[in-house]
Amino acid sequence: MKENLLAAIRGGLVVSCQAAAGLPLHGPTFMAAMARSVAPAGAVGIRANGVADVRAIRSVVTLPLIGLWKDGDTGVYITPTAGHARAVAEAGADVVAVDGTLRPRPDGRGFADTVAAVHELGRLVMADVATVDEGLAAEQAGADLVSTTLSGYTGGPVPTGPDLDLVAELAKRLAVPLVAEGRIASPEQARRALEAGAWSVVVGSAITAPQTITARFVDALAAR
Ligand SMILES: CC(=O)N[C@H](C=O)[C@@H](O)[C@H](O)[C@H](O)COP(=O)(O)O
Repeated sequence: MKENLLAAIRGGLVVSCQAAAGLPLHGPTFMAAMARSVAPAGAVGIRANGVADVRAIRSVVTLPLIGLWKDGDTGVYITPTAGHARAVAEAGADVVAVDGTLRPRPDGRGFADTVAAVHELGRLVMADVATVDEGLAAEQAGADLVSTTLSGYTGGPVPTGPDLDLVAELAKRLAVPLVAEGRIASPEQARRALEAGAWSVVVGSAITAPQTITARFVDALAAR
C-alpha cells in the first residue's frame, strides 16, 4: 500500500483544499466540492484540514488523501498529538500530516509517539518541517514523507516565495520522499520544486483560496 501510494503521487500536484473558520468557503461541503473540482483536472492527491473535511472529501474522491488537524494557530498546531492524528486517520486520511518541528508539543510528548499511533492504524505520516535538521530528525523518528510546509512559519517575517533551497537540500539528504509545500504560487514555481528534487508538490492558496488569488490581481493592478 505504501509503495502504491508513493508511486501514485510521484511527480504530481497535490492540491490543498482548506478554508479556515470564518472564511465563506469554510466547511466540508465546500471543501468536498473543491476536491471534486481539482481531481478531474489531474491532481494526484488532496490535502485537507479537520475531521469533517477529511471525511467529506474521502466520500467523494478516491485520490490519496493527506489529512491534518489544525488546532490553534501558534506553536505546534498541525496535528499536535497522537489523539488528533488517530481522529484524522479514522476519518479516512491515507497519510496524516503532523508537525515535525523540534518545538515543544502541547501534551509534552514526542513526534515519534504520533508516528507510532498512525502506523498502528496502517496509515502513513508526513512530517511538516521548517529546517533541514527537523527533516532529518523526522525521518529518523519514522516519518514516511517529509514536507517543507512550515518553512517561514516558525518565527520572523514570512518570506514571499517558496523555500526551494530547503527543498533541494532535504531532497538530497533524505531517503524518504521530500514534498515541496508552502507559498508555491505559479506552475513555474511548482515545476522548479520538482527540478530541485521534490517527490511531489503541494499547492494550496494559489488554487483554492479565492481571497488570496483576487488580492494578487488587485495588487498587480494597483501597482500600475
Ligand atoms: C503553515 C501552514 O499552516 N500551512 C498549512 C498546512 O496545511 C496550510 O495553511 C497551507 O495552505 C498549505 O501548507 C499549502 O501552502 P500554500 O497555501 O502556501 O500553497
